Amino acid sequence: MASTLLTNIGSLVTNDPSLERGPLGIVERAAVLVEDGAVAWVGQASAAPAADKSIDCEGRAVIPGFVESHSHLVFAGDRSEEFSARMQGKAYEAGGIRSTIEQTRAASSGELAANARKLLGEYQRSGSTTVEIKSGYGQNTESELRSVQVAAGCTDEVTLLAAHVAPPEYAGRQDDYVQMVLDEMIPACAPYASWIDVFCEKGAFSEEQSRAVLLAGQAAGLKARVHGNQLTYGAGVQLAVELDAASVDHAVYLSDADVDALANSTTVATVLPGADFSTRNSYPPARRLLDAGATLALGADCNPGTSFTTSIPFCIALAVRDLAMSPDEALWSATAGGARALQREDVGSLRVGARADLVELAAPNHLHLAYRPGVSLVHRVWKAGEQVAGPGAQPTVSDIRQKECY
Ligand SMILES: N=CN[C@@H](CCC(=O)O)C(=O)O
Ligand SMILES: [Zn+2]
Repeated sequence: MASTLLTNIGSLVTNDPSLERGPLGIVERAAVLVEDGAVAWVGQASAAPAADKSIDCEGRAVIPGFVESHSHLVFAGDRSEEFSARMQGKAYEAGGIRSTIEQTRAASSGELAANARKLLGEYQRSGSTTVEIKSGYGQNTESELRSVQVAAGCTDEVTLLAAHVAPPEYAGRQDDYVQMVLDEMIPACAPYASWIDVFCEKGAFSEEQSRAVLLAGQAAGLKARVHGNQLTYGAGVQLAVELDAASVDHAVYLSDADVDALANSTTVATVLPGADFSTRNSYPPARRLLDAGATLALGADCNPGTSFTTSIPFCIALAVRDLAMSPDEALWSATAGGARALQREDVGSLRVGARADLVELAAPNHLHLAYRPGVSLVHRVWKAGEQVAGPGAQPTVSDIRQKECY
């Protein structure tokens, strides 16, 4: 494969602390050499090696592609009415998930795949080059199996969200539902997934039920991640740390013991402020977590109920404005932090050897992501060295489908 030099980069974020300034490893007046889909060289443009092809970034900033470690793209239907009611004072409840379960079960696999790919295209055009996708709106073996199969057609990071909320046919029989997950759902779905997840929350699953699901998933070879402490104080964080989960996601209602546990573990706290924004929830105590030494990831949590956005730049703006994260912390969490939450070494940074996932911003530096909220600053996107969005990119299948849909 020919080598390509991205040059005349005004400000390059590498997330390689061995390069110049701070944890973001910022190099000014930089260039990046891409070979065989990977970063082959990084440094000052004036010292760049020769390449077969050169791309002029005209002084714009370049950052690593965002690593979204939490999304729910396999679903059908729309909950805009529920959102509207919430904005007029109605509280968010986990039970709202059931309306999406009904519509997801009724949809064809083709419809689910088309919707997931359309949303994945949105993610990519706004700079996300790695996206984890969860099942969780089937909640029976047949429909969860379809969901993980659809997700596996879209990404390498598939999560079986086996216990999201007990479906209507198990009303009042949650333990029976969990037993079915253990006996049938996990064995059937595990071959298509890498991760097991559970919603450990009032109105969803208890600590004991959540532990049973996570342990069964781990026994089937899946790694654990947890939805926890989103709506109330509870056991999610401690359970995630106890089982050495890769991340606990939402992490809004945290005791001091929860913060300590996260700070002293390898479990990443994944903050999802788009969900808190769209449910009028409190925001997670990101400052407390960072000051205690916890590792944070920042995601958009695209789903039809709590956070129907695929925009990581929007979530960076929220994290900076409302979670008291610095612009550097927010960007690190949305790139290197997401990679930690997915236990990936090859994405989230632009070190030599990393996958060449790059985002060129229509801005002189990364601070503009928070400084210019709501403005689309993603100019061009490369994934594994191929340009996938922006002027000059070939239209993707999802671009074409989107034109057909709207
Ligand atoms: N919290 C649980 N799951 C989703 C929302 C599910 C829904 O309301 O559809 C979340 O991450 O916010
Ligand atoms: Zn979620």
